[in-house]
Amino acid sequence: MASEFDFIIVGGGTAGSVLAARLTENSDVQVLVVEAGEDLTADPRIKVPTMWPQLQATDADWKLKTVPQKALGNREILIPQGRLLGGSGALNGMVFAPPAQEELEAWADLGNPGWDWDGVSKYLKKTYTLTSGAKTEGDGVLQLNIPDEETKWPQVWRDTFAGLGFPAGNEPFSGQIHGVVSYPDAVHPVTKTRSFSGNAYLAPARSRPNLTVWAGVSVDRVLFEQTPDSAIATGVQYTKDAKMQTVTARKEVLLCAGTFYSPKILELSGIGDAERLQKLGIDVVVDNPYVGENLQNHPLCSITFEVGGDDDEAEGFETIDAIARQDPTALGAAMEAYKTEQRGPFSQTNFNVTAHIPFPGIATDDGKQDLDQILEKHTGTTTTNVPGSKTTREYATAHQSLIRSVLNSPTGASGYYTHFPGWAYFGPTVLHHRRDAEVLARHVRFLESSLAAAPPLAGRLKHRRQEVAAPSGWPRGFSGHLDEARRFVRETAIGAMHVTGTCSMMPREKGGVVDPRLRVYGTRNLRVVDASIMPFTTRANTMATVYGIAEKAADMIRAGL
Ligand SMILES: Cc1cc2nc3c(=O)[nH]c(=O)nc-3n(C[C@H](O)[C@H](O)[C@H](O)COP(=O)(O)OP(=O)(O)OC[C@H]3O[C@@H](n4cnc5c(N)ncnc54)[C@H](O)[C@@H]3O)c2cc1C
Repeated sequence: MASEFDFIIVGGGTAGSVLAARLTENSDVQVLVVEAGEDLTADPRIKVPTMWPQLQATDADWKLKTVPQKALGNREILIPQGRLLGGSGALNGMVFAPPAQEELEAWADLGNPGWDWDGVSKYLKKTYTLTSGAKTEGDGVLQLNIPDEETKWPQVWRDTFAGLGFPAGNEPFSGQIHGVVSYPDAVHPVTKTRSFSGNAYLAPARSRPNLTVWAGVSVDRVLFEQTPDSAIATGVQYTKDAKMQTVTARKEVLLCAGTFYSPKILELSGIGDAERLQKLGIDVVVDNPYVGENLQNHPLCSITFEVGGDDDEAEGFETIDAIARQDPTALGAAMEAYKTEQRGPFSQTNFNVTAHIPFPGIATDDGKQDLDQILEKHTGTTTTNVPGSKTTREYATAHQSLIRSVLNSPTGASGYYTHFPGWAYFGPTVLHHRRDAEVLARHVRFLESSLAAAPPLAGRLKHRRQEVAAPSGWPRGFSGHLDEARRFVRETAIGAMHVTGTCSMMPREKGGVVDPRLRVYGTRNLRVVDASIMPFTTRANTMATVYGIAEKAADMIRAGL
């Protein structure tokens, strides 16, 4: 094994694989990728879109579980994270949701020049080739596909939102993310297999003599040489076959270990809150109390309805719940359609048609007043257990439709998981700000009382189904009662897997860990390049933005060579 490289990339996940491919385009640099998990790129559980949940809770998942969450009635929440080449992008839901323009403008306004819409969206564009019907756009290596609409549900969805006065046709890459948006799947348009940085970026680069990939090797910490004005990263310490070893970086160490592990590696390397590190017996290299802070994760609630309508109108209103509960006949038919025609529920995410709506009622005086009161009162303080995965007999006979509410602008949590005695505490807080819980409660009430009651959707739904994840006998329905909606949120909300923010890019005095060139404050040649650098999370799924971040970072690093 060589013991010296120009760049060491820690984590061969979504961002790390992009960096590895881009940096090795220059044959003069030697790059090492160190990935804790294995290479499962050919595994059907990665390739077949609908099989994505099956890698969770296996060795390809870090299997994180929170401590009991106070705001969620002391429930513990599972947070899957990819532990394999390709990272979370190899086991995620594949919905490719670009950020909104105003989010990136807010990043730039925070003190991050170059990270506005113009400065990031051009890098996002470099990533993909988008196919929609007969139309193709872009020439990036990642293959995106807007799936054919094989049921009438997407049209019913659009018509219902249009009837409620929301825009129903925004382009996903326009930066204008309001109302109904149909996002692409990160699925190859022809083979209908997952396209992710592991097979689109990393695999083709692996034949290059200047790229070395170590899979199944875990990095423990970054090694430094101290100078009077900054720390210089000289390499990393890693564990292989239970033996500690080191490898040298001639130019830079690039941390791409994701939102939970990049800050953890920083802290184990001596970069973090000095007092806390000293208590843990870690020599302090840079005192920065913000490492590991500002965790953001979209909280999520699901409401389930039995699908109704006369039998002679059922065509086009099929659901995928039989597949979710592993019904052998449904699985067989879906697999046959997938194998022979690359069609059917196995060929797509089944999650790509969404709607982004503002605070319910914000256009009315009452709604504005309600929001003002929430903000006034709470600002300043400011398992995926999907029905079907734990099915009941009652579920097994019903077709159902799931409407999901995801709070898109959660408040950053302070004091989460890397700060623990003995490295055993994992406590990312879901909905720990009352403001978030209050807003989400209004959204789920809106879903039940307004959206599900509006035509044409209302005509396709029969009645609420029991939420399997809920302990106390839902559904009663909220009947417009906010207290019931609050209780529903407390009993059923989980975290979506969109974790960001723990090595935030912003001025140090505002809580930053990395500067706009993604260099860790106090160091000369250590960068973080992954979802953890987002100072505010994006309003939808995070993967697309991670690709943009990685492409932009690769350009900045290459410019410095
Ligand atoms: C189950 C799930 C579903 C999701 N669904 C979607 C979706 O549909 N759409 C969407 O946009 N986003 C989705 N996301 C979020 C999206 O996948 C992530 O935001 C994105 O992949 C994060 O990329 P990253 O590079 O920051 O981290 P990752 O891709 O997770 O990469 C981090 C890598 O670092 C490795 N690593 C960690 N510690 C070490 C160490 N000490 N030594 C060596 N290697 C290490 C990890 O094993 C991992 O491979 C989902 C996430 C999950 C987990």
